[in-house]
Amino acid sequence: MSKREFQTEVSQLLQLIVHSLYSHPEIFLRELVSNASDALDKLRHLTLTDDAYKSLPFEPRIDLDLDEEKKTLSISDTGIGMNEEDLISHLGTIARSGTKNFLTQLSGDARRDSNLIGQFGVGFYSAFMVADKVEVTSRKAGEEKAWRWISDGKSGFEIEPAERAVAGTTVLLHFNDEGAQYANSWRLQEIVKKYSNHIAFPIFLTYDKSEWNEEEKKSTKTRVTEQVNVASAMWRRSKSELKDEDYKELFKSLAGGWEEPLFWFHTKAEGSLEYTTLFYVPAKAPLDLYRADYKSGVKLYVKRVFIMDDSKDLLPEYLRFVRGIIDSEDLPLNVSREILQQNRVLSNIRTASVKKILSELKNIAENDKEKYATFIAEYNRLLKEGLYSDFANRETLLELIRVKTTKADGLTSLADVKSRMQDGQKAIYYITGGTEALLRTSPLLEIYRKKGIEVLVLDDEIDEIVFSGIEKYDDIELKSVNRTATSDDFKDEAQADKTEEVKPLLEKIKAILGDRVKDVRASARLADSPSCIVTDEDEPSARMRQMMKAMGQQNLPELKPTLEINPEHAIVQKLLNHADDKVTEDAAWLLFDQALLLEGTQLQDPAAFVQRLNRVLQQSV
Ligand SMILES: Nc1ncnc2c1ncn2[C@@H]1O[C@H](COP(=O)(O)OP(=O)(O)OP(=O)(O)O)[C@@H](O)[C@H]1O
Repeated sequence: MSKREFQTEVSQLLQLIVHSLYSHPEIFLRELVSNASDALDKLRHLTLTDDAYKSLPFEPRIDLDLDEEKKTLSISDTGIGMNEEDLISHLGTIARSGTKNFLTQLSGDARRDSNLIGQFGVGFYSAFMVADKVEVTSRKAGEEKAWRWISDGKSGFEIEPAERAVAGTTVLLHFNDEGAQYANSWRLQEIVKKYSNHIAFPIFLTYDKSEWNEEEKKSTKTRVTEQVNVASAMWRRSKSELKDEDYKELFKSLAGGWEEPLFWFHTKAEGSLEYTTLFYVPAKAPLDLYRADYKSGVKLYVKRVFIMDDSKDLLPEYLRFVRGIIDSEDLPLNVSREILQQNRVLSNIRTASVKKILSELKNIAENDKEKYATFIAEYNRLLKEGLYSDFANRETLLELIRVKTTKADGLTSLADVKSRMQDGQKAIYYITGGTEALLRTSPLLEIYRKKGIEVLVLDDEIDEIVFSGIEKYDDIELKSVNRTATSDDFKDEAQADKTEEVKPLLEKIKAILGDRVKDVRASARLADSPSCIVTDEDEPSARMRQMMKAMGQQNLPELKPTLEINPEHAIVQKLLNHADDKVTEDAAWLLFDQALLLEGTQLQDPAAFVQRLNRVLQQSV
């Protein structure tokens, strides 16, 4: 027998499991049954596709064996099994990125942390919530030797050779005090029905059944084996046969968590391609959503046979929050990951699935505003990613996203913004490039406020990249307020006269600021502020440049901003007739620096700014 230690993360996790106020220890059974079902899926796939496995006997089933006296329960499957190496690596380390991610999110606050476990499901290790000793006996399909892995869930585990007649795995739990309540056949049947009713394989329970014996006038116990679940691939049944509870139950066994799904879309396609899809949107966004190694949530089946659950090609990346099943009649069983990428059948299913998901979302947006708001709170950003990456569905995605604006409370749709447009309004305008507070107080919004025009306040980091690529919503142009040409929409004749009037001053300022600016112009977009910074149509904005730098683009050419001056502002009017060049120079720099500050750009020379400010203050106090 050899003794081994757990990887540090496993010990950490086990510590937490044992000491947490975990509120639903019953999910241990769901986790172990789902592992058994995965193992059966894997072996079935091999027996259908791999010659080396074709001749192996395969009777897929899951057996629960209960000993009420001894307070033990075993969960056995006839699946793929594990050899010595597998036992060590699969049950002694944490490979799941999700679990690692989970561990990094722990706060040390037991109540909060156990809630987190609830959202997660911790797989095999959840056995230690209910057992103080776990023995896993396993034989890998195609191999002769069997091995036993034994652990008390504390320091580590032991491994020894064992016997097993057929390939598969048996997990034997010795219940602890907390787990003793599950040494009860009623309870077990109830839990299996609740979480695992639709697992595609039969689950049998063997236990001592009490029956009243009329002759002996007492109840006697007989050992019986009964099937507990319905074992149908639920998604293949028709919608009318299924209850909400059925859908929710399948979701929980798929997503491995506690949360309810927010909604689901079940589709059967018949025609040139035959397939069934069942997609769920989780009520809470999966925690690994923004990790590069996020776990894909869609399982691929071919004719009810599980094929894979980790392909990121089944749905586009921006729909990575979707959980569910694609079951195709037309794909070959031995379809490989590489083939999938260019498979026409799959790409048709994928295209149709995306359309279906988006159109269902649109439906909900129109008919159940409250539910849609919950959805948006979790997934708005992902939809925006879609705007960037999914050109074909851009129009629908524009209907689906929600934005902040200068007029609406909370979030609003572009359709609503359009309906609130003023007569003669030429475009829908937006501002990007900073925090919400910075954007809302930007001088660039002054003209819009004055004219009562609504502006989208796009403060999400990705907004700038996303929206700079979108020219229109419906038939209406989308324009950024900080672009030079945008203010052309507001130019009028009175403006032209003003511009003439300040021309000499503009030239003076330009000469003072020298090569720090590209141009100095009269502004048509300012009301209360004396100056602002704008960017040319074809140039990246200040914020965009910061992001490009952050992403490693070091040699960006220095961009010069364009400074706009408000010809009607009192400061500007005074400067027009000012003879003192020293004062004009300070004013020119202060107008420029304050515009940069309001744009969220750091000053190159803060000390010079402060000196100038103090000079001006000294004259005015
Ligand atoms: N009954 C089993 N038969 C074969 N392998 C198993 C069995 N139970 C667990 N394993 C192996 O142990 C690994 C770890 O299991 P665990 O439940 O912790 O995570 P997981 O099943 O990979 O993750 P998830 O629950 O998110 O699918 C599995 O990936 C699998 O390789």
